[in-house]
Amino acid sequence: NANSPPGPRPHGILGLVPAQPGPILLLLALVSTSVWNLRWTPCTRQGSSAPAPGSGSTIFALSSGQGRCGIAVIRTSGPASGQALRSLTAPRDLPPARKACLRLLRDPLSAEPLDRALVLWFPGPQSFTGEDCAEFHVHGGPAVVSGVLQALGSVPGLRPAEAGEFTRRAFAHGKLSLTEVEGLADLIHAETEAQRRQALRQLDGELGHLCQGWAETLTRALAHVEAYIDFGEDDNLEEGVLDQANSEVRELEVALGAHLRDARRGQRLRSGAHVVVAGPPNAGKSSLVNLLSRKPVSIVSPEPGTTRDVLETPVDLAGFPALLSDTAGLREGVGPVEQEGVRRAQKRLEQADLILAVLDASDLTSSSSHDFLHTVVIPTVTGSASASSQRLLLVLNKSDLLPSQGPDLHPDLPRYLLLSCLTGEGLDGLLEALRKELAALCGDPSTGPPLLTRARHQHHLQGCLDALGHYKPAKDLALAAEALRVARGHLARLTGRGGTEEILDIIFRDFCVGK
Ligand SMILES: Nc1nc2c(ncn2[C@@H]2O[C@H](COP(=O)(O)OP(=O)(O)OP(=O)(O)O)[C@@H](O)[C@H]2O)c(=O)[nH]1
Repeated sequence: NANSPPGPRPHGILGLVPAQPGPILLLLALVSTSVWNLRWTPCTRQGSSAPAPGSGSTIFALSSGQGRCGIAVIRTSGPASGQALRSLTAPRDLPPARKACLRLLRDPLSAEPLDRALVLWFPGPQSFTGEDCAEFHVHGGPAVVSGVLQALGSVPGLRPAEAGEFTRRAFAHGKLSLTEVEGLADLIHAETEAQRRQALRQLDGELGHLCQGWAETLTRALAHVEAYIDFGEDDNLEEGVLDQANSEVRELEVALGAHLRDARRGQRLRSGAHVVVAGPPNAGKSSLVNLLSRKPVSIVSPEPGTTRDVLETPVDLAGFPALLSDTAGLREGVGPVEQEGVRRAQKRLEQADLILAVLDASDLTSSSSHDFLHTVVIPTVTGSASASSQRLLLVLNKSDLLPSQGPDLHPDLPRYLLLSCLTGEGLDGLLEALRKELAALCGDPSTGPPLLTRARHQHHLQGCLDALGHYKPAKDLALAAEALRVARGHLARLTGRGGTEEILDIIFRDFCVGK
């Protein structure tokens, strides 16, 4: 990675580092931005604004989903957006900024009516992209949409947008930081409530603001250190500024360390926690997977050993994303095919964030129940298993088969939940327990500090922390300043913002340098 900073030490296998999110920008779906455009302070002037620097062309695209629908949103961004509106609409004047107006749309070449549509005019820079933007809310039939797209293509200076180009322009014009762009991408792809909440928080800039605050601390510290290098410890500098810089850097190290310890949570929230359903044959594992995923993912049969391979399905579990795996029943003395299934089940168990251990409540004394209890359940619950950070929920299934006095309890049985996949009894309790476990695994996006949702975030925070490990001003001020620069570079790359000129500003603003 040519963009990597000259950091003190590379990390990752063989020095490989996660790439900057160029592909994210490119792949980001085209987003409907009426809401976005309305977020920016209304502009009092009307008419075209000056073209934003660096943007020559005007782009257009269908921003709502493909296919037949009630309303489709087509939008443009760039200096010719006003011209596009005037060319297609009758009357030909621009509507007032940010006000939806009903207009007849015509093909500018043939004058053929295309639709009666709502149009909106967002003069830059107060728009989603920072450029002049227009939106056409047309009827969502394919012929209308293709007619309007063709008409826009015939306006001089307009061309179809590339994937993600609107967002890319918003980033280029400083409307979104990189972490906000990632939040926007996550929001578009959010499938569960928790993912949506997390993405919205990131889109609102929480992670960016946190990093920005850290970067400011480093900038201040760097300014202090550089002032010492340039002016020395004489009367020209306020007393104690270097000590203050040192303590701020040490506090920052502690904060970064705490966030890095939490890093897996955010990534789990983005890509789903690994929840593995395991247990002896015939306990009802496949029935539970089908119940939780609300679809027939696995074959259910009274014959023990039906599931032979690992079956994985993405599910929304109590508002959290999870990859739910059904596994072969764990038992010994079986044929080679089932044996391979057992081996795969055991491997998948090792990778689980959360084990949903299923036992047949009416068969707790069988040897397979006993073995599973002593080889998987108890070691995991007591923390003596190899993957000691794993969590486990014990489910006693088939409660409908129990006598009224309850299960024939095993003396070693840890805390359990009673369930009947057949009747659904106990499902609410299980979902509530799952919600708590997954909130602990993924972090609660409604509260707490912003989560690091991508390997890229983790990489840059780790890089920042590693660099601060080389901050030793008592030994060598020049090397200490370099460590701060490297650390700051990582934070700047995380948010996609950051400059060097602000250090000079601070030196002359916050210091009493010279008399
Ligand atoms: N009475 C009762 N039967 C159940 C319940 N859950 C599952 N069963 C039955 O138990 C049998 C085994 O269920 P499965 O879901 O296939 O069990 P499994 O653990 O996936 O089995 P293997 O694939 O052999 O490991 C089937 O006949 C199910 O209908 C339940 O809550 N009550």
